[in-house]
Amino acid sequence: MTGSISRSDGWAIEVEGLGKAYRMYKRPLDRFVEWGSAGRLQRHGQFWSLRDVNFKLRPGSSMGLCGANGAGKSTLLKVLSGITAPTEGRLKMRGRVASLLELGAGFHLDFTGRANIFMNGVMMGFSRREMAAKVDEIIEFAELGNYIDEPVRTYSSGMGLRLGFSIAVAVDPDILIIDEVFAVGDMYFQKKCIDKIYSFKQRNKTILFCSHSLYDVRQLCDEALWMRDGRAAAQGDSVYVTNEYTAFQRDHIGEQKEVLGDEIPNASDHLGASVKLPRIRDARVYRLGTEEETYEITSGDSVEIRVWWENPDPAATPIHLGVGFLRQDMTTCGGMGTHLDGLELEGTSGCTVLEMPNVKLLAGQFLVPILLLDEGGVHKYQEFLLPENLVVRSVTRDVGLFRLDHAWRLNDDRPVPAPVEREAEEAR
Ligand SMILES: Nc1ncnc2c1ncn2[C@@H]1O[C@H](COP(=O)(O)OP(=O)(O)OP(=O)(O)O)[C@@H](O)[C@H]1O
Repeated sequence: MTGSISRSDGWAIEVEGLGKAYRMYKRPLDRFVEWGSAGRLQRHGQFWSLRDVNFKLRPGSSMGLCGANGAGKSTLLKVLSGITAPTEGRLKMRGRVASLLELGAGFHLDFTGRANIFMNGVMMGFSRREMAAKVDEIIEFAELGNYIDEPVRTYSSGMGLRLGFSIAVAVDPDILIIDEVFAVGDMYFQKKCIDKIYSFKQRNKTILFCSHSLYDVRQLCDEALWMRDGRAAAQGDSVYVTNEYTAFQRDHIGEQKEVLGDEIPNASDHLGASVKLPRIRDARVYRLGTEEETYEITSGDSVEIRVWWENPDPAATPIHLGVGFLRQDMTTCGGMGTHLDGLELEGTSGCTVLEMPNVKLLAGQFLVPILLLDEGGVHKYQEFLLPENLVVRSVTRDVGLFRLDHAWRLNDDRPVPAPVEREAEEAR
């Protein structure tokens, strides 16, 4: 989906005093009364989903939106994508906008995937000839095989998403607007989407990205905007903002259902209203066996990660803890879990310590998500971020992710092995 193109010096996006109000009717009848009176009888109230939002983004920068359910993130993205008009404020976008918000929403179900590619292209302002040049790339990325020539009606939702994503990114946008794209589709395609989005970042495109996963926000974005009740609660550097949001969540744990709704599933949705959910209260990194908290280490240092957790009803919700180390391109460098090590977390609260002597990661910055998992280690109750990313420095010039144990013997006196005889090989 393409958006408007307008000129604005040096900024890819400029947003000033942006607000969006929806009409609220107490009873369905009120809507008809108002409609029937051609607006003379006003029966609605106003609800501001978005109010007084201001920011500017340079071309090539990326901004993440975080915040609880209903905070106004999607509304902001919809306004920026041109899906809905703002009620007040000013908005300037510079360049071609691709919005990944309602992927596949405009598909014509009775036409094939291939036909929909062309129809979408026309809607986005491309000629048939321009789309013909892109169609192979789109089909290749979507990997739908023969389904590309079947009606979209026969697609699964994941297949529709693949096609929608492939079309949206094929227009080579300057600004990419993404809403929770990682939550949909299978793992394989999610990874492809992430790689694609990274390639946009590397090519200096501007990215606006909304996610409930704070480590995705930190990972992908230079800046972040924390939305709360339709307004900006904090904005700036993504590590700073996600820390502020995490700190707020910790402080308002009493309001867990409302505030942490995005990180801790609503009990009534998942487990029955009577069940009190487990949670991680805090997690920090220390030098092994000391009280020295640290997020900067050297390869080979020893650390321990302490995780404080609560589980009010362990019989109903047995839990496990997982710890991951992720490089900035989302490569998982290591992952450990109490379930993987055959351990059990007992009791209603505790501090579990993961000891890691001789951390062999090589230089880099690592995100360290702490996961609170169910008894099978499958369902994620909570994803908790450390107060800072872990920075590892190397003293050696080894390359790769890890310093692998190794030793060189410079002058071994073993003779060169005899060459393998081809006839003997073939005879076998
Ligand atoms: N079309 C609409 N009519 C009325 N209210 C709406 C409409 N769309 C959104 N809202 C309201 O605006 C508020 C913000 O919604 P929005 O979807 O932007 O939140 P969000 O931060 O994206 O939430 P989530 O994380 O759950 O997706 C919510 O209270 C929602 O009920």
